[in-house]
Amino acid sequence: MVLNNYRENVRGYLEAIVRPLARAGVTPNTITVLGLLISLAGAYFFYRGEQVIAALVLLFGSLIDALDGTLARLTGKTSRFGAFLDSTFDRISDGAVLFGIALGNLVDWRVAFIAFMGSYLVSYERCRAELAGSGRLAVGIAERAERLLIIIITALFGYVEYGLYAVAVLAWITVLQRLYAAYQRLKE
Ligand SMILES: CC(C)CCC[C@@H](C)CCC[C@@H](C)CCC[C@@H](C)CCOC[C@@H](COP(=O)(O)OP(=O)(O)OC[C@H]1O[C@@H](n2ccc(N)nc2=O)[C@H](O)[C@@H]1O)OCC[C@H](C)CCC[C@H](C)CCC[C@H](C)CCCC(C)C
Ligand SMILES: O=P([O-])([O-])O[C@@H]1[C@@H](O)[C@H](O)[C@@H](O)[C@H](O)[C@@H]1O
Ligand SMILES: [Mg+2]
Ligand SMILES: [Mg+2]
Repeated sequence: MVLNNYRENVRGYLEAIVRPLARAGVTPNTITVLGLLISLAGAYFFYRGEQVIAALVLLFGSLIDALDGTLARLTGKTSRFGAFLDSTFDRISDGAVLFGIALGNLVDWRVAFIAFMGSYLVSYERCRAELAGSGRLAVGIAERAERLLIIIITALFGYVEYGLYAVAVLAWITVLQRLYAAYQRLKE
């Protein structure tokens, strides 16, 4: 919720980056696919135990993830399938990163699994509640942007293990926050 509020502050920079892409006729879905490939590369570097490179690659992948939507909005090419693709690839990326960290023995695999379950649940709750008519359920202390940034910053300093402890705890707190918010909005 916190980082999402900064979208407007960086919109100008992101639009400056996508303008040439728009002129070149690049489509938002192409950027979405590229973003996933870069995130998978980040996951691979975690698997290799190279945290710092993984963090930089992941940061670049996150930037690309912000560019697909920016390009879509700027060119009036937002699509329902594009939104679906973006969300689905976010899940693949989130899972791959946590799997890479676990496979690279950078953290106890059980911690990675708890973080994985919490992260997926947070996103699932939003999707399911919105489908049930809750309205936008972008609430909670650790949405995707926060979770990713925690992983990126701790990995940059070689401490992704502690990042995962934090994500495991904060994601589950967010699960409870969304459960409560959904209850409030859907109980009648
Ligand atoms: C001072 C300047 C030089 C600084 C400039 C920096 C800028 C370039 C900003 C860079 C931000 C970027 C790197 C984000 C980093 C945060 C990241 C860790 C968190 C994850 O980000 C996710 C990102 C994108 O989310 P979505 O995919 O959900 O959103 P969109 O794609 O925009 O929209 C989806 C929407 O679009 C339509 N659509 C999409 C695809 C498609 N194919 N078709 C479509 O139609 C459809 O409608 C979909 O529904 O979130 C980005 C926003 C983020 C929350 C903003 C956070 C800002 C914050 C201040 C970040 C600062 C980070 C800092 C640069 C990191 C440095 C720290 C260092 C110590 C590591
Ligand atoms: O923040 P969170 O809910 O865990 O994760 C998500 C968003 O950050 C993402 O951009 C969106 O496309 C997903 O469908 C999902 O809701
Ligand atoms: Mg995106
Ligand atoms: Mg995305």
